[in-house]
Amino acid sequence: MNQDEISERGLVLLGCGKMGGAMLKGWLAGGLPAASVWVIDPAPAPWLTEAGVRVNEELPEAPAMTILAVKPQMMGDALPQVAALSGRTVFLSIAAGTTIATLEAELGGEAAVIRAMPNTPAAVGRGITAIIGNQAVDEGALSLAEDLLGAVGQTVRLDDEAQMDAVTAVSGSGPAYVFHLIEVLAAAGEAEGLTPELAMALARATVGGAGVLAEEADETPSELRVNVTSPGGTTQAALEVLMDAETGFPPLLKRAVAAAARRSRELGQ
Ligand SMILES: NC(=O)c1ccc[n+]([C@@H]2O[C@H](COP(=O)([O-])OP(=O)(O)OC[C@H]3O[C@@H](n4cnc5c(N)ncnc54)[C@H](OP(=O)(O)O)[C@@H]3O)[C@@H](O)[C@H]2O)c1
Ligand code: PRO
Repeated sequence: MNQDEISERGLVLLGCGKMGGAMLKGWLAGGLPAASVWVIDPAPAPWLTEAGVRVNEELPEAPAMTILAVKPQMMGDALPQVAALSGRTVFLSIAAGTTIATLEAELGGEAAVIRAMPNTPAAVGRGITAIIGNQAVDEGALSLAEDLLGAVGQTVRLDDEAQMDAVTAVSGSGPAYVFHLIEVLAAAGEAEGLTPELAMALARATVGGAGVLAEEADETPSELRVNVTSPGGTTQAALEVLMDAETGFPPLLKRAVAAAARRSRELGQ
């Protein structure tokens, strides 16, 4: 991370709940000085004070970055607390659905605004965040955002803000789909006679291990799947259920992702 600029000018976090908190934990663990962080939140979690960040204090004159991490429905109420920083900071919004145009309307057309979609594995440095900036955002500001977000995982730049709804549906919400997979895989193990503890331990380690393998192996996910599947064996029996074109994962995930993208578009209206 380009800590010098953030450390010297400061970082403001508007809203420190599940996602803002996950990113902040990652930044602090990565070496961002707690004294450089200003948090605005009506009910701050106790760990924030213990971490040494400044909570609900007067804001710095020109923070390097101001993260907007409140729920989209709260954005209108929350923004006035940081709107005066416009022109002296780069705003980075992680709110699902909330468009750059909506933020510009509140912060002024000259405000530098980056829209981003992170995900909660940022808490362990394994997130992925997609970003796109408005006209007022220069390469330096985008690089600074990438440095900051890169400290908690990967970053990708989008060409078009319209991609953000699909990104939200895949990687923003995606961790929840995977956590649900763990839940239902464990429940299915219980149904086959395993204890709840053993079933959960097996499911959690399997999804976690497969996730790391999918990211680190040279093979594609399809090749990795084939490597598990002995012809006529147990995996093939299961995949015939899961890969069914009418009732399996393909139509189910397509419907789920479409529903999330649709909701993202609705939140933007
Ligand atoms: N959770 C995710 O996985 C995820 C992923 C990507 C993007 N996002 C986006 O991140 C944003 C936050 O989501 P979240 O899940 O972290 O929600 P959250 O846990 O509710 O966090 C929002 C925080 O903002 C606080 N807040 C409410 N009103 C405020 C105000 N006027 N000024 C300052 N802070 C205020 C809330 O306090 P109270 O709880 O006391 O109201 C809460 O601590 C959303 O826009 C969401 O779309 C979330
Ligand atoms: N969590 C937020 C939501 O559920 C945005 C992506 C993940 O709306």
